[in-house]
Amino acid sequence: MTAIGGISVSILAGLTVLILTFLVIRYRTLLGKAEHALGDFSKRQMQAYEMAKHCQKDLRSCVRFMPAKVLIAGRHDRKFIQPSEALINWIETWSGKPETPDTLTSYLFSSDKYPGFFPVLKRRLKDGSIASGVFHDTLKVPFENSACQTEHSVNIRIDVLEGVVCVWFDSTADKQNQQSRERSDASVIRSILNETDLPTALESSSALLRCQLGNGVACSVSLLDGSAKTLKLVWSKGLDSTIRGSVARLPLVFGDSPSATALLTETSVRKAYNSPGVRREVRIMPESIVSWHSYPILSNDGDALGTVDFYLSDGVSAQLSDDAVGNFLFVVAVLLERKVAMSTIFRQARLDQAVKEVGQRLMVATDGASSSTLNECLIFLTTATPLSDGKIGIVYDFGSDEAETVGRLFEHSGDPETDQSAPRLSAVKAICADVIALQDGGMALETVLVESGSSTAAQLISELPICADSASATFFVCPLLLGRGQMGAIIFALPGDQIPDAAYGNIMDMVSPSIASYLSRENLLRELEKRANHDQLTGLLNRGCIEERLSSEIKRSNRYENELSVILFDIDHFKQINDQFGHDVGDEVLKQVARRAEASIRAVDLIGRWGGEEFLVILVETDLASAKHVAENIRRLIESDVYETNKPVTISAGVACYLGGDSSGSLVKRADIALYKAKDQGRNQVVTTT
Ligand SMILES: Nc1nc2c(ncn2[C@@H]2O[C@H](COP(=O)(O)OP(=O)(O)OP(=O)(O)O)[C@@H](O)[C@H]2O)c(=O)[nH]1
Repeated sequence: MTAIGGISVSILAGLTVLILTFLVIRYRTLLGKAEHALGDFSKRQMQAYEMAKHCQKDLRSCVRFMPAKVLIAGRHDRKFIQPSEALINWIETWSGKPETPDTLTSYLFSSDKYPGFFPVLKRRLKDGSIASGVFHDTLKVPFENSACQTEHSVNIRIDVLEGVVCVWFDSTADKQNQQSRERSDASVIRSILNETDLPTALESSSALLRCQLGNGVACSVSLLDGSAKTLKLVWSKGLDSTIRGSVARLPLVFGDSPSATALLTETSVRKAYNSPGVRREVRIMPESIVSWHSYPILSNDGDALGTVDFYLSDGVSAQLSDDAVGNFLFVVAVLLERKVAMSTIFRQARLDQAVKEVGQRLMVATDGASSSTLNECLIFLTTATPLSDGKIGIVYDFGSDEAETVGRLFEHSGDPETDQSAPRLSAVKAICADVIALQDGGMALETVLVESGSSTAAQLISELPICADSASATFFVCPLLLGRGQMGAIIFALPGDQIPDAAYGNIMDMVSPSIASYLSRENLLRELEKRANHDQLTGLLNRGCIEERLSSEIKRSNRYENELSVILFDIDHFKQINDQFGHDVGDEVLKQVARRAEASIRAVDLIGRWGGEEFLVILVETDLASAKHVAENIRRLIESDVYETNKPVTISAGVACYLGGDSSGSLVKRADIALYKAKDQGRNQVVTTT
C-alpha cells in the first residue's frame, strides 16, 4: 500500500510539473504576440500620424477661402477634374449664372483623406447612394499660415452628370455658421497679429475678406509716405502688374476724402493701362472694374496711415461684407501701427547708439582727431535729421567775443578786414538770450524754432550769409550750454517755409551736450597751449618758444637758401621807468611796446619776449637792409606812441642776418653785440651787423 501510495504521489508531482511547464510556454507565446501586436499598432499609429500631417498640408494648399462655390470630383475614382467647356456650360444652365474656369473653385476631394471634411458627401460617394438633391453637410477649413480651423455648416446641392459630381454650396450663412465664423475670425486675427512680416501678415489677413481675391476681386494696401506725400503700395492681391505699377506711387490726395484717392488711383491706373505696349494678361482688367472702394486706414489716434482699395470686376457675385472689410481694416491698421512703432523704436535705438558712439569718440579724441570728431558730430546731425539739405553751423566762444564757426553754415574768414563774424555773433547771441530766457521762465525748451517770416528770422537772414539767396528761412537754434554758461549755438537753417519736425529738436538736444563738451575741451587745450608757448604779460611767444622757432627757421633757410634776419631790441632806461612810476606802469609800458612791435611786422614774421625788457623779432626771407628798415619802423612807432608816463619811450636795436653755418645762438649773439653798440652809441637807434 505504501509502495502504491509512493508511486501515485510521484505521478501526481510529474503531472503538475508538466502542466506548469505548458502554462509558462503558453504565457510566453501570448506575451510575445501581444508585444508584436503592440509594436505593430504603434508603427501603424506613426504611419497614420505622418499621413495626417501630409493630408493636412495637402488640404491647406487646396482649400483656401470660404465659401467655395463649386466642387468637382469624379464620381467613381473621386479624382479632381479640370472643368471642361461642356461642364462649364452645364453648370451655367444649372446655376443660372455665367461661369468661367476662373470663377469656379475646384477642390481635390478624396474620401480616404481629410477626416471631418464633408462626411455626409463622402459616405454617399463611397456607397454609391449619391443622387441629385439638397442635403446638409459640414466643412472643416484650415487657414493657411495658421493653426486655426473653422467648421462651416453648408447646404449642398448635388447633380450628377455623366460620372461627375458637382456641388453647389449655399453661401447664405445661418446663425450658427455666422457665430463660428466670428470665433474663427478672432482666432485668425490673434494669430496674424503675432506675424512680424507685413506682407505675410497681410496675405493671411486677406482670408478675413471671405472672398477669393483674383477671381474678379482685387485688393491693395497703400501706405502714406509722410515726407514724400505719396501713397506707396505695400501689398496687393489679384492685381495685374500693370495696375500694380501705376498704383505703386501715387501723389497724395488723401485726407478727409478717401474717395478722392480712389478716383485718382482709378484715373492713373486706367491711363497707365491704356498706354501702348502694355501686355494685357490680367485677372482684373481696368476696363472690367465696375466698382472701386477705397477705405482709409486709421490709427488709434485717428491719424491716416494709408488706404485699402478693393477693385471689383464686372460679373463678380462676391459681396464684400462690412464686417469682413471692417475686420481686415482693423488688422491692417494694427499691423501698420505696430510697424511704425517698431521703426520708431529701431530708429531711436540707432540714434542712441550713434549718440553714444559720438560721445565716446569725443571723450578719447586726441589732438589730431579733434577736427574729424567734430565733423562726425556734424555729419551725424545732418544725416540723423532730414535737414541735410539745409545747412548747419556752430558759433561758439561767446565769452571771448570771438565768433568761431564750424560747419557749412558760415565761411569763417581769417582776414580781419572782411571778417563779418561780429554782427553774426551778436545776432546769434540775441537769439540764444531768448532761449535762455525761455528756460529760466520754467520751460524745458532748449531748442527754438525761429519761424520763417518772424523778425528774428529776418535778422538772422540779414546777418548770416547762409540765406543770402533766400528771401525767407526757418531756423533751428540750439544753444550750446555748459553748466549754465552759453558756449555758443548750433544753427540749422531750412530755406523757405519748411517746418521741421519737433523730433529733430530732440536730436539736437541729444547731441548738443557732446558738442558743447567737445568745444570746451578744445578751448581748454587752446588755453593750455597758449600758456605753454606764450609770455603771460605781453602775450608774445616766450623765450623757449621763440628760440625753437628760430632754430626751425634757420634749418629752413639752410635748406632753401632763404635770407633770414633777426632784430634784438631793448627798452632804453627801463629801470628808471620802474623806479619812477612803479612796476605796474612798467608792465603797461612793456605790453604797449609789445603790441606796437607786433603790429609793425608781417603775419609770417615772429616776435617773442627774449628777457625782461628785451624782445627778439625773426624776419623770414628778409635781408639785412630790409631788416634794418623794419627795425627803424619799430623804433619810430614806439618812440612816437603816448604812454602812461607822459614821457617818450625809446628802444635800441641790434640787427643781424643769417650767415651759413650760423646756429640760433651765434645769430642772436651777433644781434646782441649790435644792440650793445647801439646802447653804447647813445641809445634810441638801430645798429646792424652782418
Ligand atoms: N615792470 C617790469 N620790470 C621788469 C620786468 N622784467 C624786468 N624788469 C626790469 O627791467 C629793468 C632792466 O634794467 P637794466 O637791465 O638796468 O636796463 P635799463 O634800465 O633798461 O637800461 P638800458 O637797457 O641800459 O637802457 C630791471 O630793473 C628789471 O627789474 C617786468 O616784467 N616788468
